[in-house]
Formats: sequence, C-alpha cells, structure tokens
Amino acid sequence: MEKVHKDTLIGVIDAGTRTVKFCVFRPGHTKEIAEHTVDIVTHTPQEGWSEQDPKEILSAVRKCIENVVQQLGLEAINIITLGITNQRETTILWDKTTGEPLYNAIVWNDIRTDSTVDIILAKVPDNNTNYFKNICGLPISPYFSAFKIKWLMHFAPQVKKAIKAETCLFGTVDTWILWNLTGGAKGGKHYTDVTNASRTFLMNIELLTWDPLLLHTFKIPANILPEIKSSSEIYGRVARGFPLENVRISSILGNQQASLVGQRCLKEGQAKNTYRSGCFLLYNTGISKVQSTHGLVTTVAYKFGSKPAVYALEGSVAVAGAAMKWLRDNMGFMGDIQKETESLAQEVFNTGDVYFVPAFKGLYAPYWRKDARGIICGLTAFSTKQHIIRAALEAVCFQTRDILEAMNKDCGIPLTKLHVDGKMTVNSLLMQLQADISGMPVVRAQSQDITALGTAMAAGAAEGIKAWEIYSEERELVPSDTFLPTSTESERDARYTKWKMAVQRSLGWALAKKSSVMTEERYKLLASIPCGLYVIGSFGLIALSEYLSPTS
Ligand SMILES: Nc1ncnc2c1ncn2[C@@H]1O[C@H](COP(=O)(O)OP(=O)(O)O)[C@@H](O)[C@H]1O
Ligand SMILES: O=P(O)(O)OC[C@H](O)CO
Repeated sequence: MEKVHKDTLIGVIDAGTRTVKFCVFRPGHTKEIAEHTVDIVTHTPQEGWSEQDPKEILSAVRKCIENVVQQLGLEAINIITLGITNQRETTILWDKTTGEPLYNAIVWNDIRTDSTVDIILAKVPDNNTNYFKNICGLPISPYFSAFKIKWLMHFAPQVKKAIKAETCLFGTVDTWILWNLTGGAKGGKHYTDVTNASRTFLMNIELLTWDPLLLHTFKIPANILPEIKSSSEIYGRVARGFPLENVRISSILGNQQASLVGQRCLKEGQAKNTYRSGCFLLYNTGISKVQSTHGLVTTVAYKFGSKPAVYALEGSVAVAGAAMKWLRDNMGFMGDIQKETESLAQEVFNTGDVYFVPAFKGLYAPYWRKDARGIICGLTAFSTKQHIIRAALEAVCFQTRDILEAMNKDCGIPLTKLHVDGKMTVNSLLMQLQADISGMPVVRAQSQDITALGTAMAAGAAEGIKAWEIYSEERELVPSDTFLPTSTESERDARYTKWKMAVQRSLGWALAKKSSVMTEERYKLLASIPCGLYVIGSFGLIALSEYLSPTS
C-alpha cells in the first residue's frame, strides 16, 4: 500500500438517474473541494419505458472528470484513488469485443417488464410474489435487473446474437463505467460490488454469489455476469485514454447504500432516508439478514474488503421528487421546483383534505403493486394547485411512514429519529411535514453530498486512509439540523388512515389497461398505419404471445 501524503485527494464518480457528477474530497472532510455535474437525458419511447444512452453516461463521466481536473490544476495530481456510486438496477448489455452497447440502458423505474413478471409469477406456486425472497431478499417486481435482462434476451435480436456468440456482457451502471475506465475491450475489468449485485435478483443474499436456481429460472447465462467483489478494494487502474490515467479505483457502492455509509449509519439499528427522484429508506441490520414479512427488501448495505457483509432492510419508493417534476412539466403548476415548491405549498395551511398517491409506475415498498396508478382524491371546488403541491409533498412523507411502519413491525424496535439527506431535503416544509406525519424527529444532514462522501470513505478505507474514522461511533461528525414533530398522535393517525384509503383507491387501476388498448389506440393506429405494417403488427403479436406462453 502506498504511503498516504497529507495532500492526498479522493475522487468520486456519482452516476445518478438524472445526473452524472464527479467530485473530490480531502480525507477527513465532509464537503467536497471541487465538483462538476452533467445532466443525462432519459428517453421515453413508450409509456412506462425509461431508457438512457450508455455512451452518454460514459461521456458525461469523462466531461465531469476533465472539468474537475481543470478546476484543480496542479492539485489534481494528488487524486490517488477513485470511487464509483450509481443508480442501481439499471441494466446495460454490451458486446465485449467492440465495447458497443447492444441496447439502451433500461432504467430502474422502467415498467416494460410487467409481462416478464407475469411469466415468472406463472412459474411459481400460488403466484407468490415473495417466492424467491429467501434466496435473493427481493420480491418479484419489474424494478430489478433480471427482469430487464430477460426482456432484452427476448426482444432485442442483437442481444440474442451476442449471447449465442458468447460476446455479451451485462452490467449495472457501476460495472459499465468500471469496465470502460479500466480498458474496455482491451482488458477492462468486468466486476460489480455486492450492493449492486444484491439488486439484480440474481445474487444469493447469503452466499454473495450468483445463484444457479435464479439463473436457471430466468435462463440467463452465467458468462454474461460480472464477478462480484466487495464494496471497498482495489479493482484496477484507469486505462490510457481517460483523464486520471493510472489512478486506482477502490470503491463501488449503489447510491442508496453509499448514503447510508456517508450518514455513518454503520451500527445496527441506524437508518437513513434519501429524498431524490425516488426515496429510499435503509435500516442497518448488522451482519444478520432480516427477512421482511411486511414488504421491505433485504439488501447488502456494504462490505469493506474481507470484513463480513453488513445487511440492511430497505423501503424503496419509486416517486418522490419525481412528482414535483410532474407537477412542473405536465401540469405547469410551477416554473422552478427549487424556488417555488416550498413557497407555493406554504400559501395554504393544509391540503384541504386532498390526497395524492403518485403511483405513476405502480407502487414499490411496502405494497409492490405494479397494477397501481396515480390518483388525486378529495378534490372540491375549493381545491387549488397549492393544495395539490402540498399533497404531493405529504405523499412523500406518507410513503415514508408506510416504510417506517413496516420497519417497526419487522425489527421490533421502533426508530427514535430519522436521518435524512438528498436534494429534496432543502425543502424545510417537507422536513416539518415529515416530522409531523411520522411523529419522530427528522435530522437533516447539512451536506448535499452524503452519497459521494460515503463512496469516498469506502475508497479511502481500501487505501488505508482512516481519516474519516469510518468505524467511529461518533455520528455527530455529520453536521445536521433537526425538525421536531408538532402534531398529536391522534391527528397523525387520523391523517394516516385517510392516506391508506387513498392508496386503496389507486390499486388495481392498470388491470383495466387492455380495454383502452382495444379502443382509442387501436383506432388511432387503424387511421394512420399503411397496410404493409399490419403484417409486421401481426408478427409482433405472434412473437408476444409466444413470449407470454408459460413454457417460455
Ligand atoms: N425544493 C424542493 N422541493 C421539493 N422537491 C425538490 C426540491 N428541489 C428538488 N426537488 C426534487 O428532488 C429531486 C432531485 O433529484 P436529484 O438529486 O437531482 O436526483 P435524481 O433525480 O438523480 O434522483 C427532483 O426530482 C426534484 O423534483
Ligand atoms: O439516482 P437516484 O437517486 O434516482 O437513485 C436511484 C436508485 O438507486 C434506484 O434504486
């Protein structure tokens, strides 16, 4: 191990759903010294689909590193190591001989794989969503990578071809970046870490290896999968042609696990909630796995080198900040989310009994209902956009309460406070609503970069840099402020009961989808498609019915 110099710096690539960022930390400090962020375009070729260009992600990584290196000037030479943190579950398949993606990245919140879920459900006794939970910790849901891989294997001919030729590789976003940074087709390292692997639906959560039964169920060949490593070890060096050539890469963490580390929730019983597009609450259960019976998932929290893996219970919420984007972009309720959400919601004192369930793509934890769809209920002639914006903020808090209720039931020991981070937490009204709806103090981290910080800490640990005292019990090292509940228990419970009524009304909505396809869309198509395409359409239907047959 190289001697650590006092000017040592650690770089972090944070490849999120909406943005890619590169930032640099000085060991022991919680605030980054330089950063650059680039937005990533998400394509929606069909309703419910969500794709990104893997090459755009890579070029954003390059641009961000180049920009920060330029900002730091000569100091950049002190960056001795890099960490990678990433949006999880997002699935990329590429050709290892050319380095070319075989399809766009299918993003974690894409729901095209609903039919794949039905195929897998049809194979298990009683259509039991939790049938494989003992093996991989996860319920059957379009969220996880295996369903996306299976979809690609069926619907993308180029994927079929590459699998047959044994040139296809699979990776989540961490693996795609690592493989390319370490040489790509010329010897790139095809690794992932345990936290990302635990989100694929293919890893045995006990053994931390790819599980043969799951691979067989999905008919996924083992030779496309990366090797599973710990979250903190030296994986390789940046290859020639990339900025920061020869610098070691020494941590990989899924972004929600990274913020658990950054929040220093390193002891059993500590939890954090990160509010971004989605919202993810992770509860550290130590080296023992807790199997949830209330709709949470069991996931790997982190594994530092050869130390035992630490587990977490996770409550994943698909739509949190994304609902604000929808109110801005689709409803035109505001122009600037950051500047206007809080002030508009504060123009009213409550939601006027309006409830908003933003189940745009079904509901994740604790419901796991892909047939749910968004609803706004309780509208009256007095309802205004301000009420709806406030209801959207409350929806984030109610969804968090759903998770907290499930966690308390699974763990037995209720949380006494909630540590929070993520861009949405700048909204102080949201923080107060969260304290009032959950009835517990909400402790807000004063840094926006908790995810990157956790990744830097893990990279530092692999390099023997102990500056953050990662195993210290002193959580107060993360500067924070606290919001205390101002509601009574009966007020809280009355409102929560109403929320549950609203959730009930959102369930099952998508089951009626078929009838709408047979009416509007069909007739729109009949009016516009030249006759040759009917033939392609019927071939498509035959392919789809074969795919959906229980034997496939
Ligand atoms: N002041 C605010 N109040 C409410 N929501 C906000 C506020 N600022 C940002 N948001 C929401 O938070 C989310 C920020 O997401 P971001 O950190 O960019 O991560 P990602 O989209 O990668 O999850 C966006 O969905 C945005 O709508
Ligand atoms: O990039 P974010 O913050 O939307 O995180 C997405 C999660 O990792 C999905 O599981």
